[in-house]
Amino acid sequence: MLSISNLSITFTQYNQGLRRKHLHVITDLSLDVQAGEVVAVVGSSGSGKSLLAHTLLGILPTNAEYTGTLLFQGQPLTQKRCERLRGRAIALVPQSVAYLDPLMKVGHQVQRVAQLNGVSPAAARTLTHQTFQRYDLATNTQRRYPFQLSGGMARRVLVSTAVVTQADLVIADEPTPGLHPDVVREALTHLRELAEAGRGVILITHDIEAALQIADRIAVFYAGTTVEIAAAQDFSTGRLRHPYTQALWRSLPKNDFIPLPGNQPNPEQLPEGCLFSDRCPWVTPECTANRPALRQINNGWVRCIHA
Ligand SMILES: Nc1ncnc2c1ncn2[C@@H]1O[C@H](COP(=O)(O)OP(=O)(O)OP(=O)(O)O)[C@@H](O)[C@H]1O
Ligand code: NI
Repeated sequence: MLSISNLSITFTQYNQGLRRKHLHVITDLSLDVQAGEVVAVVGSSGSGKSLLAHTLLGILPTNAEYTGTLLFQGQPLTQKRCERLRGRAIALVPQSVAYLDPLMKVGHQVQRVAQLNGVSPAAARTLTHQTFQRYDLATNTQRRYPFQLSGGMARRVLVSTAVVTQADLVIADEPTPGLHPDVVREALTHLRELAEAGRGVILITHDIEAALQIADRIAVFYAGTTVEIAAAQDFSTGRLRHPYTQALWRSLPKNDFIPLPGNQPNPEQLPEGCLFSDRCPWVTPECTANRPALRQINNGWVRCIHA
């Protein structure tokens, strides 16, 4: 359904004195998403997760330039097409009620999204009603304003907006931090159900353990690239391919809880070779000379020559 190959994004910034600098925020990122699957995108802060979502929604800032191939349903995903599909075939589950209109009753907002997707006003009312029922939102919730919702209700309203779009691809950015564990589980369950209903789902999160609960595959981002794409079970069975993924996994509290020293490279000055080379326990001279390609190993993908 979605196929991203070798996506690179550069931001151009002007400093004082009009000195231009280029930030390489995404480098050779590749990822596929099939209908009916949840692909989790994990990686630390600044690894490019949200930028990927913004690219697919066509909302990158104007100082961003990108290269690479983006295909959605087999057709190139141009800026024009992104705008046409946004909120329709490609929908975002926003991370907070801040995305809702504070002055409009939530039932009306969900109906409007349905209508934007070509549903008639009467059918949009019925669909909204059914969707609210489906997510255990009492009928009178429709008449509430966003500020009158509890955190859990707000999440269910946000999921409802994505559900009424009938979108083929649903993107959820960071739906979990700071939420009560029950609410997290509920939010994840809703995403899983969207996939069971045949949609493609991208779940963007810091939380690998949350991702593993519902994802079919996990794409690990580092410094704006995909270092590994693994099946969820590769984590528990110890079949991870990339040293960064292995380090991430070991750093979890339930495992060794050993953090990986160092930081991601500065997007202004990326290393010539492998983007992980300066932190890698396996580094050899070859790694610092050339960027490794994404290779397929055991039904997964890895960007490391030593894997
Ligand atoms: N408008 C912008 N101009 C310049 N750099 C930007 C811009 N937006 C994002 N970046 C940079 O792009 C990189 C990736 O950012 P992004 O928001 O995608 O990270 P993320 O993985 O979503 O992080 P987080 O987990 O904190 O949400 C970061 O280095 C960030 O500073
Ligand atoms: Ni983000």
